[in-house]
Amino acid sequence: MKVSIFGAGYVGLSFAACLAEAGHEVLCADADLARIEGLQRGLMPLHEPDLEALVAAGLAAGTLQFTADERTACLHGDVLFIVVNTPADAEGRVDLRHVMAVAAGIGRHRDREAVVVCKSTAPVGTADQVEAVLSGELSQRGAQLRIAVAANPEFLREGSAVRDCRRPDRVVIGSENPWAVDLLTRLYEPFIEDPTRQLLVMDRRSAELTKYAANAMLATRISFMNEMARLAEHAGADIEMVRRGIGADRRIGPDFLQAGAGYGGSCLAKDVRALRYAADRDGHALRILSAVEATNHEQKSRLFDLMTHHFEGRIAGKTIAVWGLAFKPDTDDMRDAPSLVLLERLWAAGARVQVYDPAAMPNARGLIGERDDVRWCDTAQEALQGADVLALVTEWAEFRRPDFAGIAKALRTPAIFDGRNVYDAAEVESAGIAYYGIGRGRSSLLH
Ligand SMILES: NC(=O)c1ccc[n+]([C@@H]2O[C@H](COP(=O)([O-])OP(=O)(O)OC[C@H]3O[C@@H](n4cnc5c(N)ncnc54)[C@H](O)[C@@H]3O)[C@@H](O)[C@H]2O)c1
Ligand SMILES: O=c1ccn([C@@H]2O[C@H](COP(=O)(O)OP(=O)(O)O[C@H]3O[C@H](CO)[C@@H](O)[C@H](O)[C@H]3O)[C@@H](O)[C@H]2O)c(=O)[nH]1
Repeated sequence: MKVSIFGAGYVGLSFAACLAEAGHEVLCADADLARIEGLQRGLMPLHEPDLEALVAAGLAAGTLQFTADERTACLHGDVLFIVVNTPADAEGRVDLRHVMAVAAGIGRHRDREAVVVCKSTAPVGTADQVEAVLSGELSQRGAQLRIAVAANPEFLREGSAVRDCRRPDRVVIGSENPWAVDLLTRLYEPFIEDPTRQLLVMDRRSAELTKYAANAMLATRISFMNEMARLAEHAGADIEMVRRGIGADRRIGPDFLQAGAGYGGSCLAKDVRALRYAADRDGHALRILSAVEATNHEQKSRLFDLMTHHFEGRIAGKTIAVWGLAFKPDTDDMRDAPSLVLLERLWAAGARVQVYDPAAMPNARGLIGERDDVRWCDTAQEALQGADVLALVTEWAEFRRPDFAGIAKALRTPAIFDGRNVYDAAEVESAGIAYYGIGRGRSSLLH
């Protein structure tokens, strides 16, 4: 099938490469010319496991091509996917300018029938708006084309985007148009093992709301566990035991129950905010989501609060080694990363930081800029040298089994602040290092 994809970001690029691998003829467009020129030469604009090889294979096979030319992209595909960014402002208003710009472009350039699919995360009613913009452009130039607009939200996670694309838990097709449903069903066929379980066809509005409801549920689970972690700390219980205890119940399930330094990334916070805003505006206050947000806001300061306690308030002049800056492992994405809150709070308190991340250093450096109170380190080991204590913010595989004896030697006053509960407190302490986790009673603030 011929497919056009607008947006070569974390989602668009991963999706394009996977469709090309499955044998579709994919043209991926982006408004960022430098990004497209790089991609045409095989240069990756982002870090995503397995993606570079997949893009290279698609380019070599000729099944994956890139363009910055809107018209060419509008004419290429039988199906056209809108996968551009949909940021939300501080209150939760979603900016649909990029989505509508693509819709208008298709309306201006398209010369034959098409299925247009909104894959960007966008509020309920966006597919209706896309349809209105498209029809407006078509009627302005007197064109009469059969165009169907579908909503097809994406559920992949950064860090496992390729895996998630190849084997999605489910594909949600929001359309009541049999032509669009049939075309999308065929397009996704290579990724679907069990259509009755994985393929969900529904109306557009339900599909749009499904995306927000999914992210809101995931965020709620995390904030719930972070609240439980606080309780565990005061009660002398260990949240890791509680997590296993409840996760074993099939009705609850083991995933997304990890207490930690708070959720970050480009989606959870943005989508919770957008859903809460839309519901408030319609007079259906989603009180639970306000609590989810407030808890996450506080959680991002949790490591700093533990350090304040450890240093009895005297953080000024201390040097903190920070392992992990990206919002989660296996990505270079710094959007809404909890590390940023920790760094800001440490700097405001007069501390210095020595930071290391396996992939996010360039993005973090670009975001933060050069300053006297940060040292950008080339290795995890270098970040430790001469630091007072260590904070683990992102649980990259390379941080999971460190040499604790080496850490004890490198740190001036050995202590680990484990923002992702990856270490065994007893093992850390037996190396002569003080241990602070999230919600782990043994090392609680009160004990
Ligand atoms: N990142 C994720 O894990 C994820 C997962 C599921 C859904 N989503 C949703 O998917 C959408 C894309 O997210 P992302 O993380 O890939 O964003 P991104 O910022 O990484 O990429 C978006 C790309 O779209 C391009 N773009 C903007 N306007 C354009 C236009 N008019 N024509 C062509 N290209 C244009 C930008 O230059 C950018 O390269 C968002 O709505 C997001 O909420 C993201
Ligand atoms: O038990 C958990 C799981 C995750 N996190 C944190 O939550 C954030 C988000 O993680 P994750 O959801 O794995 O990454 P994303 O790539 O942001 O993916 C989410 O957002 C995407 C964009 O909408 C959706 O497509 C995905 O389904 C949804 O998981 C990260 O900071 C994680 O550290 C926790 O604190 N505890």
